[in-house]
Amino acid sequence: MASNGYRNGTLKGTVKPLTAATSSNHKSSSFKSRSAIRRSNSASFNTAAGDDGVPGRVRVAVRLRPRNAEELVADADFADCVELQPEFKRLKLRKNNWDSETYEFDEVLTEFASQKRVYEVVAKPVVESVLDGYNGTVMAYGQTGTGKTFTLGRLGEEDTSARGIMVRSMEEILATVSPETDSVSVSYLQLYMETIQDLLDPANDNISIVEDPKTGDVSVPGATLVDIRDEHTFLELLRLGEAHRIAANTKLNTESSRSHAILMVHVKRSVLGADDANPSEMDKSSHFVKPPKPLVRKSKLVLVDLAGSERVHKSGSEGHMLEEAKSINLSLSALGKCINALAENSAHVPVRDSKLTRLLRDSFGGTARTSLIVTIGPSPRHRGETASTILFGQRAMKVENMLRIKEEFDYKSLARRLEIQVDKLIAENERQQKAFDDEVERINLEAQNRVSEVERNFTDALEKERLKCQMEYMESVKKLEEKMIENELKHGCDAFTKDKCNGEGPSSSTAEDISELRKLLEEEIHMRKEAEEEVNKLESQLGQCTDSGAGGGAEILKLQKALEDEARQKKKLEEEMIILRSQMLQLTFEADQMRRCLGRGGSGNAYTGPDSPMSQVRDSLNGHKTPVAALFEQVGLQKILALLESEDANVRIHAVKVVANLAAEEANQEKIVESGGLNSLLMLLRSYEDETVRRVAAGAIANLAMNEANQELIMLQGGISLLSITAFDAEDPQTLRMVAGAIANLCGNDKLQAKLRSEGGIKALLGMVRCGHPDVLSQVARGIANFAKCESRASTNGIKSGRSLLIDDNALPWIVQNANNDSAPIRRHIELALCHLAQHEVNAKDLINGGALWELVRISRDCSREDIRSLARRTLNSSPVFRAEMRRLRIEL
Ligand SMILES: Nc1ncnc2c1ncn2[C@@H]1O[C@H](COP(=O)(O)OP(=O)(O)OP(=O)(O)O)[C@@H](O)[C@H]1O
Repeated sequence: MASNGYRNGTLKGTVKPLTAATSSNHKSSSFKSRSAIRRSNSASFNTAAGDDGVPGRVRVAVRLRPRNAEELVADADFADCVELQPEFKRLKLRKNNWDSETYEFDEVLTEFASQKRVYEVVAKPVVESVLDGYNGTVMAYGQTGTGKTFTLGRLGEEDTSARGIMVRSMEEILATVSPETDSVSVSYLQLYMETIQDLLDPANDNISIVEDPKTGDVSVPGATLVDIRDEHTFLELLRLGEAHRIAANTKLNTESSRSHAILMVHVKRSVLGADDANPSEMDKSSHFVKPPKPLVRKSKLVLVDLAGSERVHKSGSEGHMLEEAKSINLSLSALGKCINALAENSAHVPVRDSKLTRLLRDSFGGTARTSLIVTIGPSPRHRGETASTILFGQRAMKVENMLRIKEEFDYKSLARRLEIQVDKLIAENERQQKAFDDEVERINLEAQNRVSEVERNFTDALEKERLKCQMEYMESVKKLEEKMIENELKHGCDAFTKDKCNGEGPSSSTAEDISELRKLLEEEIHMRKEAEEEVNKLESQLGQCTDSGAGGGAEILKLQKALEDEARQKKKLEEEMIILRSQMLQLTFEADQMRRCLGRGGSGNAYTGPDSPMSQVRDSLNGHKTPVAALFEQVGLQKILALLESEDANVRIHAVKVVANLAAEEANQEKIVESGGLNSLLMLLRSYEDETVRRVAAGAIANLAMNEANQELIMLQGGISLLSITAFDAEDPQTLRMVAGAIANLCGNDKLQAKLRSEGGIKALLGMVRCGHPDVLSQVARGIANFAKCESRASTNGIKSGRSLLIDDNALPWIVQNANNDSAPIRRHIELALCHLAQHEVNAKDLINGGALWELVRISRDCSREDIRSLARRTLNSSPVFRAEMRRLRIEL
């Protein structure tokens, strides 16, 4: 019932016509537009913005209630006052038995129409409209008891098929809306005696109607508004409202049908508007993704269960009932008047005549889709009321609304979306920042690594360069030294050869040389002193000249030159002195060698002995240090050892001899090993270049091997392997003697037994007997005796078990064979070895099988040394195996 004022009003939100999509919903509607019904007349009641609305006539359905129990009896003989032709959507109202009037409706629902069908043809199109954003009204009008509440308000608790329009509408709304973005809320009111009362809060019984002057929107802000999220809550509310309605009526002493019940369902749905058609360049280039325009559609479904209409006409009530009747009459007649006015396209629609018409102004002639169901009874007794109802419906059918969708900009939703987008952008920004930081860190690290690498390379290059320079420097120093020693040797050899050629004894020749050299040296020292005095004199002269300033620059220069010449000469003299000293020492050394060779008396040491000529030399030098010791001191051990690796073979030979001499003295042995001399000697042995070198080197190693501390070092540096190789390779008996002597010394070390044997020491020792030279055999026998002694000690101490390694390495045959050797030293060593072997029962059987028992018996009887004799006897007597065998052989000691 849009008044002119309302029709000219401006809607708050965007007003949209019914879209194709939304209108498609209505195609399913059984309400069909009828050409007979005028539309143009309603146009003047629509808003000024009516051009963009969609015409929507009020749809009217008529529903016939079946006869009730009373009517079945009372009207049993009478026909119904109406005859329905649902297929033609027609209703015939009988005037009498012969005459009737025919009315067309949008839908004609017989007494057999189900609640479901009624909902679908009457309410469903309106509900769908509401869900699309339009306002909608479903109103039931009719005489009391004709089924308005049955049609609208049945809860269908026991039988769901009985559910009325209210419950079914809510079911559909809840099934369609999205709980995340949409909302549904209801208020439930009753209009009684022109008073609006809240059925959800009956104390709130004077609710006012508020009309927005701009949009014409009608609202009841004072009513309780309850959010509905499920059907159960809604049913509870309906029950509560119904209870309150009854209570209210009871309280007011009225009947339920005498009030209008109004259920308002508010639906708010979020929709996304289309993006801007032409985004700006900034928008295009920006990372900011413009969110779709958020819109909200607010719509309202109004379900109205009117009070019974017949009371108005038949009321003859008095007092309160009269007042009540008047009120109902007033409101219903106001509604009727408005509908008439709208139907007749009247200039004035009396909307303000009652609260009912004010509440329903949007439903008739407004923007809502409205569906009216008029309920009628079949009884001919109420034909008048039925006719009146039918005429009300007929007039309502002429009312045309202009449907408008109401969209508002959804600021809340926009804010929410923007917040989400901002969060996303912040997260993205943080991710990018982290990636950037990581990249920077990676590049930094890479750069640091590169810098470190460059620094390392640079340091390495520097170090290499430094080492190279050092090497070159040392190389040149070494070359100079070698050259010097070479010169010395040459000088010495010449002198020595000369002596030999003259047929004079080496001692006298050397002594002469020595005295001659000493003379030369004294002369040189004298000359050097003179030169030094001269230099000092010149220096003081120069100082005087400089101090006095006399003589001028030329004199100074002259003096400086003279000074330089003197310095040069001095240096030259010093060099000559060194050379001479070396020559003298060398000659002394050679002489020493000669004497020892001549005077050697079979000592185990190659270069020393009890009658060592060292003492003679020492004597000849009148209390001076030995020449070797002097050489050691004057030249330095390092320099001498360095000569072992000289490129010049002669130098090497000479150097190895010197080192061998040095190694003969116990005091030097440790120093030689510490300074790497052992290693150099082993290198020489390994290089297999010259028999003399090997012999002398082996001799030096043999000397070093006398020292227990050195023995382990020799083993550690692979000495036994090298000695073994030499033992197999060498032919020279003297070389073999040295090698055998070295191994024999190592055999005497308790700690090295296993290693020596595993590295082939015993086999190498036994291999050397091929030579047959008594010196070599003696060293072999010594080695075997040493080894047997250590083994015996280890067995006694429980460190070793099992038979002798000598037996394992097949030494027994040679031992037995040489046990009675003609050479006393050999015999003595072997006798001792046999006694040591026999001391351990584990060797007894092997000794018996190898024929050693006979030798042991012989030793016990014939050995020249008493201690060995008694040792052999003791051993044989203490061994059960030997005793048994002797008994068997009938040998008696
Ligand atoms: N279509 C129908 N089929 C079967 N029974 C019906 C139908 N319509 C109404 N009735 C029954 O008729 C009786 C009256 O119905 P109802 O109360 O809905 O009428 P009403 O129009 O609301 O009356 P009032 O105006 O007094 O409230 C109820 O018992 C109801 O069950």
